[in-house]
Amino acid sequence: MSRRPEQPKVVVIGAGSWGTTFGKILADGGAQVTMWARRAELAHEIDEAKRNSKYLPGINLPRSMRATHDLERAIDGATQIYLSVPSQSARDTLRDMRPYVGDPSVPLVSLMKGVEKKTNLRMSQVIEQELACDPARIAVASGPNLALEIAQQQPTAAVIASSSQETADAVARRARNAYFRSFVNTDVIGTEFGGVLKNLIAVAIGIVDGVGYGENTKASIITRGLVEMTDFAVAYGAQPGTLQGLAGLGDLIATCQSPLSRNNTAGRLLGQGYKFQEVIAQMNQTAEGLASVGPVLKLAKDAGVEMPIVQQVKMVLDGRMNPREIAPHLTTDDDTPQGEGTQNGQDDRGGALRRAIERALDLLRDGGRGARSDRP
Ligand SMILES: NC(=O)C1=CN([C@@H]2O[C@H](COP(=O)(O)OP(=O)(O)OC[C@H]3O[C@@H](n4cnc5c(N)ncnc54)[C@H](OP(=O)(O)O)[C@@H]3O)[C@@H](O)[C@H]2O)C=CC1
Ligand SMILES: O=C(CO)COP(=O)(O)O
Repeated sequence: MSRRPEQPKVVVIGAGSWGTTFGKILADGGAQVTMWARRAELAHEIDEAKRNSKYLPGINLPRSMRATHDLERAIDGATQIYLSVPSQSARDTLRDMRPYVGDPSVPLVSLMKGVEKKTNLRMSQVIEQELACDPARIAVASGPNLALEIAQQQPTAAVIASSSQETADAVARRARNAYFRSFVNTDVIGTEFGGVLKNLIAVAIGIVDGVGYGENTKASIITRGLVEMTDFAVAYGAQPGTLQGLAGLGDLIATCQSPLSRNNTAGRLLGQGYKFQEVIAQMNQTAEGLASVGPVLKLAKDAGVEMPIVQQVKMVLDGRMNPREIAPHLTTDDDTPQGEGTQNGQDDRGGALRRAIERALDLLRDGGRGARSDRP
């Protein structure tokens, strides 16, 4: 009898709802998957019972899936490394991984959708910094990917972005199966910011739901939210089209519509009148938007981008605004009628594009100091 050829080993660092689901995607696509969990008992449950009862109740994991809480063993021999821990703990995890990720041919893939609070950096930038690796080795995955639905094998698409087409293609070929299809692009900034920013709009939609407003308010906030997302991301170098794709509009729809979304859930609690600390206490999974809102507003201010919806989310989180006042605009806005389009040159104002050009010229005049590029 002929033996099946050895399958390539891949590792997923982080065994929460998304890490475990992504491990299942990869295993169902034919890879030999090892999960790394920080708690030995979770690693043991996945390895032995093929279950992750805290994060994916009711889901049977593939029999081939292995798990360990020994980082060196997990990474040893892996041909691709996926990272799925909360963004605020990514740097520490990467530091622990550093001794084991030397092989430059192994792609490093971020599955995370947050910005680091203390540096305002995107996750691919944190990876590049901590592992001192070639950015061409880094990819990010994003899209409308609510973990539980995918773990139930409901058909879904995602996008894999890397500055290297070759890396994006290699990851997309691996991260696919009958129910999960990966598209590719080379716009890392747009893909990553899409995932970060839609979380903030989903918190706003949760607030609207919690307050009890209806579909007009939600549709207005989603639509204007997409404009804010596009203006922000383009000001930082994204392609506008990326924000119309899976990592932008696609994920915005999924996250704003679904009660499975933790960001949406956190917003709903805020809308119902719970204070920030009470919301944190009630969440037993990661809602990245709560940590990203500060860095995003700081970056928006630096780039001269207006984000009235994100600003209101921050005011509600800080207890400075009654959730009932949430709207697609700031009530303190002046009355000058505003064009509906994005500011990135697709309408007559060209605001963000103009500001980006002005900033680039300023930086050139400044000898490049403080230049904001894709690299940290
Ligand atoms: N869930 C989803 O639907 C999706 C999530 N994402 C993104 O994936 C990333 C991970 O989220 P998700 O899996 O959902 O989160 P979960 O809250 O479900 O799981 C978090 C995981 O990270 C571990 N963890 C928590 N704190 C630390 C730490 N300080 N150091 C190391 N590990 C830690 C947890 O371990 P322990 O159990 O021991 O606490 C757990 O395994 C986020 O950036 C999220 O935005 C992206 C797409 C979809
Ligand atoms: O990113 C997600 C879906 O694409 C998951 O959203 P939440 O983190 O809000 O659950």
